[in-house]
Amino acid sequence: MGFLRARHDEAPVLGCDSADLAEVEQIVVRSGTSFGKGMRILPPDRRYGMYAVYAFCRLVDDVADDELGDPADRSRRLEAWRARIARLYAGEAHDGIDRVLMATIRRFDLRQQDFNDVIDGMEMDASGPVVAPDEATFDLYCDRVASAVGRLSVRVFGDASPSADQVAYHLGRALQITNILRDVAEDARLGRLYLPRDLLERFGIPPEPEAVMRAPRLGQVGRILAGRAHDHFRAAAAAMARCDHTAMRPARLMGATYAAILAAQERQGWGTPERRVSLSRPRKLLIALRALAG
Ligand SMILES: CC(C)=CCC/C(C)=C/CC/C(C)=C/COP(=O)(O)OP(=O)(O)O
Repeated sequence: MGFLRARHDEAPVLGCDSADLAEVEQIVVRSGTSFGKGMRILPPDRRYGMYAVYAFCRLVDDVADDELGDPADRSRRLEAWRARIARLYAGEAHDGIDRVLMATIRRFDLRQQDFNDVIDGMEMDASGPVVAPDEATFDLYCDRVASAVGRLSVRVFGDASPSADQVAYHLGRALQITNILRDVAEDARLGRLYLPRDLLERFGIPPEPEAVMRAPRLGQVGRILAGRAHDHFRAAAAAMARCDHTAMRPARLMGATYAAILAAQERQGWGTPERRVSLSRPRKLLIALRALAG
C-alpha cells in the first residue's frame, strides 16, 4: 500500500495505517456513489477524511435500510453508532474505520452534533418508513441526512466559515430533494414516500407510495420540488462565492453532477418515475471539467 505515501519521508495520510485507509476507501468504491469523483479530487488527508465521513454515512444508512431487522433492532444499532461516535470523541477507537474517523474528527475539528444529526436522520427511516411527511418534517429530514453531511464535509474540504455552513444548508437540501425526485419509484418499492403530504394533498394525490406512482398529477408536485431544488442550488452557489475557492471544488463538482441529474429528470418528465435517470460517462466527464474550470 505504498501508494498511500507520496514519499518515504512524508507523514502517512492522516497519521493512519494504510490498511485502515484502504478500509474506508473500499466502502466508498463499493458504494459506487455519484459523489466519488468529488472526493477523489481532494489532496490525500482531505480525501481520506471524506472517505471516512462517507463510510460513516453509508454504514448508518445500511442500518436504516436493513429490511431484515425490525424497527427496534435498527434503532438499537443506530444507538450503538451514537455511542461509538461518543467514544471517538473520548479518544477510544477499536477498529480501522474508528481510527480513520477519529483522525478525521481531530484533524478537521468536526462537530459531534453533526454526526448525531445524521444518526437522527437515519433513525427517521429506521423507525419509519417515512410516508408523506409534513413540510417541517421533510425539511428536518433533508437537514439531517444531507445538510449535516454537508456540515461535516465543508470542514474536511477546508472551510469552516459560516458561509461554508450556508453552502451545506443549501447544497445539502438541493442534493436531497433531487435524490428524492430521482428515486420516487425505488423508495415506493420499500414502502417509503418522501414527497411532502401538503403538496400531495394540494393536487389530490393520496399519500401512499403506490398511488403516487400512478398519479397523473405527480408532475405538479415534481415541478414544485424541482423549483425548490433550483432555488437551493442558486443559494448554494451564492454562498460558495463567499468561501475559499479551492476548498469548494468538490462542492462545485457534487452540485454540478446533481444539477445535471435534476435537469435530466426535468427533460424526462414526471410520467415514468420507474425509469431512473442517470448520466452517461462522457456527460459526467464534461460536467467535471466544467465544474473544475470554474
Ligand atoms: C457541502 C455538501 C452539501 C456536501 C455534500 C454532502 C453530501 C454528499 C450529501 C449527500 C446527500 C445525498 C443526496 C446522498 C445520497 O448519496 P448516494 O451516495 O446514495 O448518491 P447516489 O445514489 O447518487 O450515488
